[in-house]
Amino acid sequence: MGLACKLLEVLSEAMGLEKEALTKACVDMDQKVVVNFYPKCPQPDLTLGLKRHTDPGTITLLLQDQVGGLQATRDNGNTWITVQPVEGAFVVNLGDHGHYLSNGRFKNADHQAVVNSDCSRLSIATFQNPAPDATVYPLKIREGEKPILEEPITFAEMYRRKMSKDLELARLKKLAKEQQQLKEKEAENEKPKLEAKPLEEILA
Ligand SMILES: O=C(O)CCC(=O)C(=O)O
Ligand SMILES: [Fe+2]
Repeated sequence: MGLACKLLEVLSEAMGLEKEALTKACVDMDQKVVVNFYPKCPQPDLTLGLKRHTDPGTITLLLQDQVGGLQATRDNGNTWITVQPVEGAFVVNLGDHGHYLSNGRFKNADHQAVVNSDCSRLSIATFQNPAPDATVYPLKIREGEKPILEEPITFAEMYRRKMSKDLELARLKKLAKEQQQLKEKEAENEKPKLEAKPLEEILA
């Protein structure tokens, strides 16, 4: 928590604000610790350890072991960059709340975790979250910029919108997959059947 607050001070100053600006905007900072265990997988290409997402909170500190599996993307999932483990180092990810408060200047990290067939993997994430009723809105909008949020909302509302968007995306993905499968089935049924010709006809 101490390290996260220190980092938020540095980010506040980088935005030209007073040191405490980001922590103050959290009203009452909450910390959640999650331990992720990824068992080794015989067919790692068929699955993910953790699907693509951004963390909802302000800032995340992640400690990973030496196995590696965390990946980030800068091009909407077209290519993935593996975050190589560095012994004793934390990975610092900005979350959605940090993204909005900085008006998108500090990007929320778009990431996922892959598994591998040789070793299991462990990571420990600490999420720094604002209070549910903390206001989510850019703390500073620079000249020429537009606010990336239409109106101030609470963190609870921001989280609710994120979850319903995720559910809608999952529903559309499932629908697209079902339609694709249906098309493939129809194409399979329309294939002309090869009829066996009598031998005399072939030889004639
Ligand atoms: O295990 C990892 O490297 C990523 C964990 C993560 O993204 C999360 O817990 O939100
Ligand atoms: Fe994450």
